[in-house]
Amino acid sequence: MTPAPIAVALDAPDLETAARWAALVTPHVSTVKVGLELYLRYGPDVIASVQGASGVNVFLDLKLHDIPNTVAGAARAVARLRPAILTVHAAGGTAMIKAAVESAPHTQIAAVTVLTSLTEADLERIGLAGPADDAVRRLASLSVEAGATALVCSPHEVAAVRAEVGGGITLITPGVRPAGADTQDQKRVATPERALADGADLLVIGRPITASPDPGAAAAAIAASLRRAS
Ligand SMILES: O=C(O)c1cc(=O)[nH]c(=O)n1[C@@H]1O[C@H](COP(=O)(O)O)[C@@H](O)[C@H]1O
Repeated sequence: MTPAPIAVALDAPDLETAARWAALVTPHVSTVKVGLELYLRYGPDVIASVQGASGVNVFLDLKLHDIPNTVAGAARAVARLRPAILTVHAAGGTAMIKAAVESAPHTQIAAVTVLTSLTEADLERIGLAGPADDAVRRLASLSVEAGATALVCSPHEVAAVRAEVGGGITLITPGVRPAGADTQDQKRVATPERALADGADLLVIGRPITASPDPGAAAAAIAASLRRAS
């Protein structure tokens, strides 16, 4: 069976746990995501540990955000690990995104538009007043112009972003929760089925899978519900 278009966020406190989660979910999902917690604790070795023998895609979520020269150096430093995807913050601007794209030619650069943990009230406080959609669409189009071939947005904006950038750009949505699940610190959320129907190519799902007593079964259940819905 083809693995579901899900990136499981391996936000674990230690490498053993992350590697165990990865081994349990990889029969069911296309991708595992390594984020700041794991990478800052263990560094580059973490990639091989979570990949194991499965060859699953590794999404390195470092959300780089700095001046172009610094981001170019950081992207070069991790490009040798050949992650399938590397994140940068779209708010770093076009020159910064372009620097990442040029420095990691074998990795897909995904620009994070507006974090899924932010509400419109939060956005107003940081100077992005107005509907989240507007900021997300603006950041999406400048990122694509700068050469990003993937974008991260919430499921709420994915249809608008698809209309803005067209096909050919990979749309990645965190902020995904099965119906009735605890939303925790996520604010702009939708179900996996809704996110996919609205145009997402890859769903980032962490705690609904990893906090389950059986992460393998939780991943399999979400994968099956996506297959039923499609
Ligand atoms: O870039 C991301 O992956 C990301 C962007 C965003 O806007 N919101 C967001 O939650 N994420 C990541 O997606 C994952 C979501 O995890 P859960 O909330 O546990 O499903 C975390 O690893 C976040 O770092």
